[in-house]
Amino acid sequence: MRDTSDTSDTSDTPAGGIELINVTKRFPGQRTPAVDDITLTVPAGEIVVLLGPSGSGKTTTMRLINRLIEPTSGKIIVAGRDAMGLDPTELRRHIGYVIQNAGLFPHMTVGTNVGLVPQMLGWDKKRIAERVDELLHLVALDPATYRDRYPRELSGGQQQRVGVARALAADPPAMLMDEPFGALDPITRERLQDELLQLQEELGKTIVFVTHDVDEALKLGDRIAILREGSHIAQYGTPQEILLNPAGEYVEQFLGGGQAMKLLKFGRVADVPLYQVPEAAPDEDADTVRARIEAWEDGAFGIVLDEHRRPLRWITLEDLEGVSGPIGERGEPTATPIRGRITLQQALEALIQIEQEWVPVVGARGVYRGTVTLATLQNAIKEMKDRTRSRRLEDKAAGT
Ligand SMILES: Nc1ncnc2c1ncn2[C@@H]1O[C@H](COP(=O)(O)OP(=O)(O)OP(=O)(O)O)[C@@H](O)[C@H]1O
Repeated sequence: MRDTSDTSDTSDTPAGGIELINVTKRFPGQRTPAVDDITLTVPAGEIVVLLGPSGSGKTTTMRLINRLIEPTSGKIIVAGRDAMGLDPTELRRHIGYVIQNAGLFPHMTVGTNVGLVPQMLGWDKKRIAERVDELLHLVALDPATYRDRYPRELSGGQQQRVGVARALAADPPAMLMDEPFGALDPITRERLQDELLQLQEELGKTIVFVTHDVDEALKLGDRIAILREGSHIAQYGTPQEILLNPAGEYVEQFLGGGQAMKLLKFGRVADVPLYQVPEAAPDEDADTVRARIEAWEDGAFGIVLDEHRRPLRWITLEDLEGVSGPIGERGEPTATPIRGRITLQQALEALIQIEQEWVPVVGARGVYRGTVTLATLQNAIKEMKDRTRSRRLEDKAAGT
């Protein structure tokens, strides 16, 4: 058995991140461990999805992270600290937990359910009431309407929202979500997935999310760990990496074919190589900008960025004809930039709607990252097809 007694701080796990190191859980009387030597890093601020069939050990892994059960061996680091050295209550304050069917207390009102953790933390009544209303707003439930209802007076989707609000009550840096949308109808499920992604844009929590639904994993995961029995990781990577390069037959079977369509539907703009066009600033001289665009072999335009590197305008050689001095406000305003988090399909829809051939992509605080064109999207699909084809040829060659 490995030594799990070291409770020292581990500074290389970023605050808010979660790390499992060689973690094993063997239940008494079981021949094989439910979790067998899993090592996994969940980076701070990301959604990591555990995707695996029933019985693969997903729930056990979650329960190990928040110490509802203790590991047989191995080490779990939460927010830079060895979880074994933390008081379980303190640990759970660090980690919100959301489960299927929300797990609300039926005899307590929505407000009391959501305010449970702050109440245990000894907050005063006024502060709790304010926090409850704030959280209900956050999960799109009108506090005046829902605060005093009982869980049975809510739909399944509304109950699940309350479950999320309750998990967020003490503003924990991390959240564990165990099939939170598993019992909902497909439409409500999609809506709650979208809401979770929106919430995550604002809150940037470290989230471990369990599901056995491939589409849900591809949609929500910054990274996905595909598990087989015993929480053995068959592959760990971004949705893009997994779709482009499934690590073997098990993963391919799990993905269930149609990868090109899945890539379009779930691949993120941030994960494909963006088009890098010449950049300029409004106070730059027209001659300098012209020379920069002319030196670029690909085309005859560039992008003007403000002092915070936010996109302003497209500028072409034509716009610069006969101009001397600063380029100022010349050029055509760019369309509203898209965020790297959106899918390739949404980017395609955006390009079609704006009737421009290019759309700028921005990251945090609207900072320019690159440009998406139809060709960017086409190349991503083509790359996937090429890889799939060469993999098939390799498999065939290996089989003969
Ligand atoms: N308390 C327990 N005692 C004994 N065995 C257990 C216990 N909890 C889980 N197991 C076993 O551990 C294995 C993993 O179970 P776990 O619930 O983690 O799987 P899962 O991937 O979450 O499955 P599902 O998707 O069906 O919820 C199973 O074989 C299960 O029977």
